[in-house]
Amino acid sequence: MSLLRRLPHYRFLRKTSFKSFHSNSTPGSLFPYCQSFNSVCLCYTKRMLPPSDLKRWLCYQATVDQRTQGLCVKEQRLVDRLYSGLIQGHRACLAEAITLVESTQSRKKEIAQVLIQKVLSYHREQEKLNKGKPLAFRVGLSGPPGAGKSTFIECFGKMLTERGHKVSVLAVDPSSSTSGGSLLGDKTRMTELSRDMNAYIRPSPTRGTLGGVTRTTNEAILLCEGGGYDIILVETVGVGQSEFAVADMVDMFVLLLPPAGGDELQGIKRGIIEMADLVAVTKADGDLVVPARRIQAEYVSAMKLLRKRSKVWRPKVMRISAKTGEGISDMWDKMMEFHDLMLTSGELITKRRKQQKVWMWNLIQENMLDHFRSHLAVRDKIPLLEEKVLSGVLAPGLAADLLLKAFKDGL
Ligand SMILES: Nc1nc2c(ncn2[C@@H]2O[C@H](COP(=O)(O)OP(=O)(O)OP(=O)(O)O)[C@@H](O)[C@H]2O)c(=O)[nH]1
Repeated sequence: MSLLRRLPHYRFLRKTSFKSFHSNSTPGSLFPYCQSFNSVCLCYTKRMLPPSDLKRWLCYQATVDQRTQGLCVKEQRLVDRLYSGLIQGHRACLAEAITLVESTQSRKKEIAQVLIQKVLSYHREQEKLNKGKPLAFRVGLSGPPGAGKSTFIECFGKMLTERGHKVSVLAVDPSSSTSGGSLLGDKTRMTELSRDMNAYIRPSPTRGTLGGVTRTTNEAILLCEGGGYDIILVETVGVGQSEFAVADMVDMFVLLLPPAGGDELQGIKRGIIEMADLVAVTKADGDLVVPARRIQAEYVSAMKLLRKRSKVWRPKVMRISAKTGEGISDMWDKMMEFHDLMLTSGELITKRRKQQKVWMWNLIQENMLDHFRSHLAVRDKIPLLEEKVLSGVLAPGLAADLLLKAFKDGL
């Protein structure tokens, strides 16, 4: 209780009586964070909130308040402006908000977190109004270079906006951090969709690690949803690690494959195929119909051997052509079928909850590594030890032990 007394809302809650609190309380895990203060009070007065959760919520709220109070007037104004612009659907505010979360400056990162927290609370409230159903459908799209991803997104996106959806396309492209250029997210690849007022295409950041890019993509998804986009397409090139990260951010993972021979598909990792909820063989038109049929048949039999990941859904393999539009509408029907089955079975909500945890641990991992590399006790030792490992004088394990010990001693 002493902790509760120190918290800002304690006195108010006290007024509403703490007496009959222990009886009839629901399990703590059912009570989601990020509720508004009013809804917490309501839960509390209806005896739906166990004391442990109330305490956790108050601690959490105090941290958020502290963070918000830590902003200067100018920063607070920026957060308020971006937040209100965002939820009113202003694209410029959405773009500015994503730029803020992409920033590598530590102060801007802090401001971005306050904004994210506000959007998250808004999001939860909206979901509650939507009877607990997610507001947007998050789809990951992956495929090797030249598979026809951008042509597909252009055609698919236009079909969706014509049907009244608001579509946002985000790109995860860590390859750009090493090559210096961006493979994905280039607006010129989807000229018509980028002119559509109900579509928002976000070019990929051109620097940063995979961890950094995935962190900002997760936050960008949230911001787009706050901005009213109900379909979020996250595009990635299926040749690296990024698609594994994307699979941890989306509701459905779609793999686009060109009707090419085995050699050309060598670069596709088996793990990626295992993650796919839907495989679409692209360019199934003209002379390519026959090879597309063959690839489809090969994947249908290969996917039968894969471990079942869902109780309600077996991955499907389809043929599509963005050029003729064939199969695109059927593909959307299949995707909606997946969405509805996953939602009614409860698997979608479970998946999203697990993803939140993965997201948190990814952030910790990334920050810990940054902290480690820049720590005074190890910073100067790293180049020397790296050189010794490279020249074979020192075993990597020993070098790692030395650095970790120096770090621990320096804490
Ligand atoms: N025949 C046919 N060609 C297509 C189709 N879709 C894409 N293409 C062609 O395939 C080539 C690659 O298409 P993109 O959409 O740029 O492929 P991508 O996967 O985005 O490629 P990257 O930007 O390299 O990742 C282009 O020359 C397209 O014209 C299709 O449905 N049918």
